[in-house]
Amino acid sequence: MIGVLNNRKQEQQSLLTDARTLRNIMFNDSQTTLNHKLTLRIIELSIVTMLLALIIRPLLTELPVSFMWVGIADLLTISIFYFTVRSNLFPKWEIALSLLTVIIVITPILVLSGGVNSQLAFFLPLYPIMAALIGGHKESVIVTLVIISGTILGTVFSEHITDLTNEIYSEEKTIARGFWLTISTIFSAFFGRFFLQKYTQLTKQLKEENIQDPLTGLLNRRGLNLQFKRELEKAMTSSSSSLSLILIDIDYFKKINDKYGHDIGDVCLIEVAKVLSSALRKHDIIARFGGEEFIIVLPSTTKKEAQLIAEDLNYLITQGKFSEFSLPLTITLGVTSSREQHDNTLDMIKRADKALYRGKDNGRNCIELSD
Ligand SMILES: Nc1nc2c(ncn2[C@@H]2O[C@H](COP(=O)(O)OP(=O)(O)OP(=O)(O)O)[C@@H](O)[C@H]2O)c(=O)[nH]1
Repeated sequence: MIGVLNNRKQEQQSLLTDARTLRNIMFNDSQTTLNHKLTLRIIELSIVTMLLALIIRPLLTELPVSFMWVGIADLLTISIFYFTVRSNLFPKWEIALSLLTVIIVITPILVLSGGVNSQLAFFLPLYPIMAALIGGHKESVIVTLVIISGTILGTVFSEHITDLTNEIYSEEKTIARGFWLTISTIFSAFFGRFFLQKYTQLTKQLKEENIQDPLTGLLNRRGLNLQFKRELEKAMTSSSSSLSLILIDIDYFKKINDKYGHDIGDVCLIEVAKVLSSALRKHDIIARFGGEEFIIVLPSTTKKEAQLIAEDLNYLITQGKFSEFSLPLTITLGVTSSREQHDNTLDMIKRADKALYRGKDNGRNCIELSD
């Protein structure tokens, strides 16, 4: 028995904390979704800019009609990119596709309309921000360097660049524009980095506050519901996989609070949470279910295996000494497993709860299995 416990402890220490890993996966998922949404907004903004600059403007000014055709072709290209990103068709290729799109879309227009003097050039500083959102900091730096190099070349060789917009060429004006374009691209790169950092921190914090129990750091009921539902769906779709659930309630916890105070009660809860978490496998999910109740979801685990795990947990708690008063504690555990078809999280919790209360009626400090 002790050997089994030691093995399990070693296994746990070498792996990341179960709930934290799962929380991170969930966080990363939603972070990617947010980045994706912001990227789409930036592309939409670019589409509107292009529409105004390339399609509406030639109608109002004396620009050659060829401009409008280039505009329509560009709009088509950028729209294809937009729908590729929107439908998440090639998530790994988005940064490369975005570069390709920018080259296809921007270069002909810049070459035809005076390079850095082109009104469209002022849309370039948006790109380091978009690169940060699609790819990350490294990609943003690469894109920034590409734009700055292009801007410097465009400024130096401006005299040789065609300008069909009939603007009178001025070297001074070109240098000023090239300079401001470079500066605003650098600012935009810094802003992209700062923005991405801040908003990553903030969304992470919000997510954690939303799904984390502040006292024990375990998942709260909301976090549990999300993870439990996902795991049960997985178990239901794979006929060979069974999922088990253990509901745990600390015995006579009110007495601890009454005798030693609420603060010591809190310390006991934190320590019990630690002991329980430390005894689980990487893919198990533990949450604080309520006051002095904890819940553990055990994917790919039969009822028999769950019973053994429950015995280990019970043993660990009865061996422990909690808080500065070295208080002994006991727990009662209700165990259930998923039914082969049509089970749901609520029914499973109800069955575990029923088993748990049978355990309480039978004198506590025991494990009860559901029918
Ligand atoms: N310190 C502390 N106590 C809590 C917290 N949440 C719930 N409790 C206490 O947990 C106790 C639960 O008491 P009961 O439901 O009577 O259960 P019990 O005393 O453990 O008795 P049994 O469950 O029947 O063995 C109450 O005293 C609650 O105030 C918390 O966050 N911190």
